[in-house]
Amino acid sequence: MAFRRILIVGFGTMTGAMVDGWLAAGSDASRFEVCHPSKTEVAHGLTVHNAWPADTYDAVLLGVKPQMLDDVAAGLEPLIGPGTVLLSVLGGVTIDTCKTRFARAAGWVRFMPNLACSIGKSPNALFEAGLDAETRHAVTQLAEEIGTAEWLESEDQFDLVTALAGSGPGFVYRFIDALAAGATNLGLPEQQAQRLALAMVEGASALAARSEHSPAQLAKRVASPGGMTQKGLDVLDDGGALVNLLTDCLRAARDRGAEMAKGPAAKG
Ligand SMILES: NC(=O)C1=CN([C@@H]2O[C@H](COP(=O)(O)OP(=O)(O)OC[C@H]3O[C@@H](n4cnc5c(N)ncnc54)[C@H](OP(=O)(O)O)[C@@H]3O)[C@@H](O)[C@H]2O)C=CC1
Ligand SMILES: O=C(O)[C@@H]1CCC=N1
Repeated sequence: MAFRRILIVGFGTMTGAMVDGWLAAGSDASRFEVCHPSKTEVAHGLTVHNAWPADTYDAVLLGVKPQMLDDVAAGLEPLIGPGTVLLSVLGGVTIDTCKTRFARAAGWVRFMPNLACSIGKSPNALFEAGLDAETRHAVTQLAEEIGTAEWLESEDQFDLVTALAGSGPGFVYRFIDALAAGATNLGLPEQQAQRLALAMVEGASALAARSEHSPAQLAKRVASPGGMTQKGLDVLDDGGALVNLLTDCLRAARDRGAEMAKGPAAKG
């Protein structure tokens, strides 16, 4: 079993990046169709429907903002029968919410990518209900076309995993920006600081990804005893400063997911 025909409802930043990745991995653009109330043209020349198509798809990829779910659910439901799997990238929308809105689906998948799927580098968190083994394998393959597949066997940690791997690029981009801002504060020209910060993070993470050493060990290898790096690390480590900051950051993002899951009243 493979997902040959996928209808995308909510073709925005996230699902657009997924399609970029699938096409770069060799998919034909005809694999994907888009439903949008008013757009007539979208990236890659995908077919766009301005009304709900009277057709059947192997999967529907739902990519609207979570707050928009109920705007599309009633119209979309008739398309999601027992031959169609629902793939939802919506942060803070539980599998039960998906099941309630699309009760007849062949199965329900929370599929949490990040924007690096456009270059085949997204760690994709997955949680499913109702899939048979063959369909689950097809979802794994779909995820692996744009990165890695990381199945969760319980939904309990899905918001935390979303915070880490889905929101994570946002935190890393802020970190890169902050490194550059710090260097600018200390006197480096802004453009040069930004160039150096970005190139440094690109090289450091590529090296960490292929190194036999853990990131903690690599930090030690950079820090010559009594040298400059250790002085900087001491600032980050003082009282667990960086770990505490990132724990707070992940907690805030994770808890927003739980809040959003409670329903429209919490969706600010
Ligand atoms: N951005 C990210 O890095 C990540 C996002 N996500 C999830 O992806 C989802 C979308 O986020 P993102 O891509 O950033 O947001 P976008 O606003 O870029 O995408 C949402 C898309 O939905 C379209 N849309 C709105 N109403 C309808 C409708 N009635 N029918 C069809 N399409 C409609 C919008 O079109 P229009 O512009 O015309 O309103 C827009 O293109 C969210 O649920 C988020 O949780 C998950 C992981 C990472
Ligand atoms: O910010 C959000 O809610 C979504 C989920 C993960 C990344 N973006």
